[in-house]
Amino acid sequence: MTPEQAKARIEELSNQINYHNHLYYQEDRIEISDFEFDKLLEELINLEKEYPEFLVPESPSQRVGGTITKEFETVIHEYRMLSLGNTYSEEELKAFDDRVAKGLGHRDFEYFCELKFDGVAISLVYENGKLVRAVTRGDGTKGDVVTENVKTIKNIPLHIKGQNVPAKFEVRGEIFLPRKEFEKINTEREANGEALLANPRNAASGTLKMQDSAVVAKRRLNCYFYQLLGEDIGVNRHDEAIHLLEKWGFNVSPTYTKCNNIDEVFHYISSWKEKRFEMPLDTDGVVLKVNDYDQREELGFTAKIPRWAIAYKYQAESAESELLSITYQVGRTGAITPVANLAPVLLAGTTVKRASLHNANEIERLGLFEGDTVMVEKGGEIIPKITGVVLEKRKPGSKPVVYIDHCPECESPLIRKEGEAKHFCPNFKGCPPQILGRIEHFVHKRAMDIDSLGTERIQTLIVQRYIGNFADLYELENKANQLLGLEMSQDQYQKSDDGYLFISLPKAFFALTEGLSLASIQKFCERYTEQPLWEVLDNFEMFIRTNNKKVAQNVGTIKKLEEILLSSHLPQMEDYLPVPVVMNVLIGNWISLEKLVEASLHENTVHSILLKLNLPITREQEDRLKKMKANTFQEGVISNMLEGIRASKEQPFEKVLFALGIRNIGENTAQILARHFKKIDELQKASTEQLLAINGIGETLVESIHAYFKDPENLETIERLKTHGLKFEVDATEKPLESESLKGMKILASGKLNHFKRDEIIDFIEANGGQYLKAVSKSLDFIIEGEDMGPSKKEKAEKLGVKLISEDEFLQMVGKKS
Ligand SMILES: NC(=O)c1ccc[n+]([C@@H]2O[C@H](COP(=O)([O-])OP(=O)(O)OC[C@H]3O[C@@H](n4cnc5c(N)ncnc54)[C@H](O)[C@@H]3O)[C@@H](O)[C@H]2O)c1
Ligand SMILES: [Zn+2]
Repeated sequence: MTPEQAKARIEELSNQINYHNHLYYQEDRIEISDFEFDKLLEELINLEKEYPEFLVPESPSQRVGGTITKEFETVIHEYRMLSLGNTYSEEELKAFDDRVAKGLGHRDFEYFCELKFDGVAISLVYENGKLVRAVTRGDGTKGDVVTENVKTIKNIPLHIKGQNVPAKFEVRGEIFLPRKEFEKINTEREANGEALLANPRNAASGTLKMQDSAVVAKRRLNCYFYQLLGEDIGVNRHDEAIHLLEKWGFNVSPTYTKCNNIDEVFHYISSWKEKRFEMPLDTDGVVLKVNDYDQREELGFTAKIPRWAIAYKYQAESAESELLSITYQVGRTGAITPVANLAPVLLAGTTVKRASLHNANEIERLGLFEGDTVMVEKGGEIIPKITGVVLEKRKPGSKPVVYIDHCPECESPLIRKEGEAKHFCPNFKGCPPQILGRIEHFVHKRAMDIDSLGTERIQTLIVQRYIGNFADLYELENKANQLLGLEMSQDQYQKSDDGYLFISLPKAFFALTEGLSLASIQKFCERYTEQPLWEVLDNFEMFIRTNNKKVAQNVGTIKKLEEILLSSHLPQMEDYLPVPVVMNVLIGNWISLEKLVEASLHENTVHSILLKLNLPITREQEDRLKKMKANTFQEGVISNMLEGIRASKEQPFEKVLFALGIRNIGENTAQILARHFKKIDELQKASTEQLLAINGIGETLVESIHAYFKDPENLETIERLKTHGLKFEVDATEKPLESESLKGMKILASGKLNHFKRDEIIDFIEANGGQYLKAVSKSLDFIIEGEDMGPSKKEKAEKLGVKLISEDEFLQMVGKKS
């Protein structure tokens, strides 16, 4: 490489790294894996070493990757927040160990090893035992003040009690979103039609930067602490500091250990390689730190990293597997997600059978052919992904994967909007998973709160055509008698291509006999799967005889079954029997086989055939037919369900508005709109200008609101819901405004107030028509300046030209003081 080439490559690498840093830290997105990113950085560092004349101070190799954001107050860190050197190789770890030994001139040192938690770094400053400030890493020198958001994290101590707590100290740790919470949020986002969060780290980072602490509180962030800093903390070693943190009530992950040499470190690394997947959060490696503080001082820092610590990162594990097929899942918003079904392989501690393929572009990018051998990798993501195709192993004559063009659930032609990666099923109203999604959203705890309606029950009601829209729920009451005995699953049934209804052998045999358990019959049938039916029937007679229970009666019934089967001329299906034949054996004296066959062509369960025919059968016959059915809706379940549906009519307007599932209207927006317009009719009439004038309402939302009310079917649903007594107006009993003296004003209070506690001032401002903002910004009308308002906030307010008024002036303004 010539110096010119090196210079050009350094520039190119710097640009790329800056771009990915920006995505990662500012936008909480990634386009390449951490491994790929670290490779770019490593290449840059090596080139700069070789050509030091091209090393510039702005190089990303010299700087911590993050920056500060505009929306928050910023402060300068007392101790800089640095990055860590990292490596993926054992040789480099040994080289690090040698450098430490060389730097110290001896090998008399120990390492403290911790897992590397994949979250967001945070610094907490305590004064006189009180948490006074929480700051992000930012650019390493200065960071964003996110105290209010951090205070919502339950296990962060706000006060430290005990003896010998230093007057001032700083604690650092990693804020993370537990994997379970992450999955929960994404499930909800999917149901609401919102974009999914990429991984828990990005989600945690995005959450921390939210303006509304109330939303942050709902996200259940958590934090692990790993560093204590300060002038007089009275410890000389990291392990002592960690024990102090534990004693003071900080959440320290109990995964650390002390190592006497690098071999022990390797042992620690390998012992966590698989075990780490059992942790509640993502981890991506191990951090080893020289334990002794004096030794740390001797070793010092480079521009960006300490010389006394390093991170060893686990490389995402990968394995080969075979692509068996692709399943196309239809999401609750109609989005299609292709999922690869793989031959099972062991990867990162679990057996992997499926991998996400995201969308059609991804399949194209990979160039997938049917039956390909693929590389599967499990990194920070929850679902493994396919990283490439092993071309040498491609089967001769295999064909490229062709993306589907029809919805696998409802057969509608799929659409793909300009600029969107995903295909969608546009059959919003008739596609079963989309109906299910909307009804699940409607009954959700935070919407209509009908918890007696779980997914399985809703699904049953949809499939058996009792509901197709949430307004139908309120008409179930009239159909209560049909619901009794409704079958919850249809797994035991099969339809032949020409529409005949079949039932599985065990269920049929169970209903046809007496004194034999379903479990023993199932065992028998397992032995005879895929045998010719006549052979199975012969053997079943033997089975009855060996069991010696009601032999004459049971054998008689099976003989009768054989007779009717022979004369019926119905098609056959392996391991199944025609439902009308079995029913005919059980209740033949009431109805002809022809009528039963006819009814079964249009129905999907025994329950619905019985409803349709309305036969005068005896109690005993009913009991025998029940043995054919799957689990059924019982009296208790039905009354419970109907009670929940009835009670939901009391939900306030804002919940109803949220439950309607208007695109982009989340819980908070529904609340804002309900409080603003008071009635659905007013919301419906609202013009674009009126809507945009409301804080928090943007153009996308206006579009969805207008589109929603333009659809006559939606209007009809609302009308039906109104007839059933749901609330489409704010209750008169709901708290009315105390006054309108602050109408339209945006206000912030800072520092300590005398007349209000923190939350009281917010309620007070809102009760008088104003709006409380959580951060200093240009859009504020004024700031109420309390005692000890932070100097940096004040400075920012002055810079932006926001007026400051005293608490007394404020009280006068609202007429509470003359
Ligand atoms: N994929 C991308 O596009 C992309 C872009 C930028 C950065 N990244 C990745 O993000 C990382 C960013 O590097 P970085 O400078 O933030 O360094 P880093 O995240 O690799 O290491 C430093 C950080 O580790 C954290 N940490 C976790 N557990 C710790 C423990 N037990 N002790 C001490 N610190 C602990 C701290 O927050 C600290 O700030 C890189 O590893 C890179 O792979 C990826
Ligand atoms: Zn569909």
